[in-house]
Amino acid sequence: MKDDVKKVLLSEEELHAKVAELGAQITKDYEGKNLLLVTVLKGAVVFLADLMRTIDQPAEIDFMVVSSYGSGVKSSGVVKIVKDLDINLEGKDILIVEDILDSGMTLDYIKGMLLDRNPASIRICALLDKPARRKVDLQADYVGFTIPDEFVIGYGLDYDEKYRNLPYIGVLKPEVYSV
Ligand SMILES: O=P(O)(O)OC[C@H]1O[C@H](OP(=O)(O)OP(=O)(O)O)[C@H](O)[C@@H]1O
Ligand code: HPA
Ligand SMILES: [Mg+2]
Repeated sequence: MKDDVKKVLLSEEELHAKVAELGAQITKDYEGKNLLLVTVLKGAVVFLADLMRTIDQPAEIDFMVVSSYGSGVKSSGVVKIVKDLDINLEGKDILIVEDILDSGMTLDYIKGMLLDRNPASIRICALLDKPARRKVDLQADYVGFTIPDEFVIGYGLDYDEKYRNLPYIGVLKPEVYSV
């Protein structure tokens, strides 16, 4: 697995420090609110698991499964809902927790869909932002790191369902996906 990594972009230490910073800010911003963390599986699960433990406020969690990348390195542009949320969103202050904002198609679709369900508020927290590839006009309210236009893996992020369990974020060697 490690042989397929061209370089480490963000180390475990850098990730944990940033997650703690985001958690402290979210704790402040959501005092007295009805915080519901909505997480998009599968990529964001590692980030959520770390982030939720740094939030010192009551917080509910719920999950959605969508897929647009399949086994490739480019978004298909078609966002498929595989599993919807269980919790009613009325009156909730929703924070969508995502691992990466890339073309923006996934989050744009999800945000629009959740807004129709009358939440009290809705914001986005993305660990990674890759603005060079954006196809829709969308920004996250909380961003961990802005990264260059490279396909990244690890800390939840996959290529063809692999590498999610790497503890850091790395760049894949192009030969791994171009053969
Ligand atoms: O901004 P976009 O270009 O839409 O890309 C971002 C989305 O793509 C990845 O999900 P993927 O469809 O690969 O599913 P996964 O989380 O199960 O890997 C990632 O986890 C984001 O949800
Ligand atoms: N890596 C893994 N999954 C992704 C990426 C990426 O760079 N962009 C969108 N989904
Ligand atoms: Mg993926």
